[in-house]
Amino acid sequence: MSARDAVGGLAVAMGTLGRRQRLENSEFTVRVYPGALAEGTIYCPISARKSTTAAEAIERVLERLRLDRARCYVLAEVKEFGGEEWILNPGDCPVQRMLLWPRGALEPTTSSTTTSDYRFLLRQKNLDGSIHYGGSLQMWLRVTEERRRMVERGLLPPPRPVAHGDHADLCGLPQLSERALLDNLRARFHQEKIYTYVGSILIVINPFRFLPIYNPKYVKMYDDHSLGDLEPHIYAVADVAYHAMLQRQSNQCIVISGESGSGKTQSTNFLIHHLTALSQKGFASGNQKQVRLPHVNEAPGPRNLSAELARGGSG
Ligand SMILES: Nc1ncnc2c1ncn2[C@@H]1O[C@H](COP(=O)(O)OP(=O)(O)OP(=O)(O)O)[C@@H](O)[C@H]1O
Repeated sequence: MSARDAVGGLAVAMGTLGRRQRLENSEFTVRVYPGALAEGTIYCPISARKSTTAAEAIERVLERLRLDRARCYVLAEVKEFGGEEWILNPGDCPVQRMLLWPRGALEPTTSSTTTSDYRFLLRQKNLDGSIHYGGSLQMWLRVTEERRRMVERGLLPPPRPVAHGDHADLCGLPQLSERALLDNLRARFHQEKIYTYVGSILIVINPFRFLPIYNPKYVKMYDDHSLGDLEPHIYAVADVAYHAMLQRQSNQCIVISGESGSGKTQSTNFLIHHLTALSQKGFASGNQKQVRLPHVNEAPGPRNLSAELARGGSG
């Protein structure tokens, strides 16, 4: 699917500015379903930009629905009827999440029902930090009931099957298609799993924010394991190369490839970080093999998956 398709029906600003700038400046309509928090309101549409945070979006919803501000609220993203809810951090940007949804989920609707289960729910947070789920499932059932009846009568197409399962190695996918690959990567990305194997190749999707997966605990965890033993990680690649160097007594090479901004330099830093840690450990135990810094292949990569997913990928 092209980038244009992915944002079809959403982007309102057209002009001579570059596509990226247009996206940054565009106003999007985010539908927030308050459920039982505002009986009688199916959804509250608010306008937001790509940079609008969840906290700002909640503020707009509270203002429009005149909800009790003494309470604490969060936005939850759902992609499947009755499926898991992903709570957005206050600094997360709902529009950026929406841009990862398939095209059908973004199309404007004319009735009170929607053609997709992708949506944002407004949730109330309890004092202990847990989420208050009271009643909103019933509201959601009511909202989607009409749509379900129309599907049964053949007036609407049935929802597309959602790819279930989470494959840490794309070679393990039961069905090999671009959509299945991107769905799997997208599902993992939403769980903050930015690394995925394709056999011995590691795909990295740039999260553009720091994830706490590079601390000494992870360095230790990924020491001396075969590829695939643990959750995919850049440290696992460094570890395999380092131990292959020791065992085979031969040079090893790691090729890092991707488009500009995809994270090659950052990945190189993580590799060096892990190789240095392993090297220091080896030195301390009398193993004095020298680790030469990897050379980064600056050739254009096959595809920039981060950008692809951000554009709506396979939608
Ligand atoms: N693993 C990561 N975790 C968090 N942020 C990341 C990660 N990888 C990349 N980034 C973010 O993406 C930005 C761009 O990454 P980076 O500079 O590594 O790209 P690059 O592929 O080397 O780009 P170029 O080819 O233009 O030099 C970084 O400044 C960083 O903010």
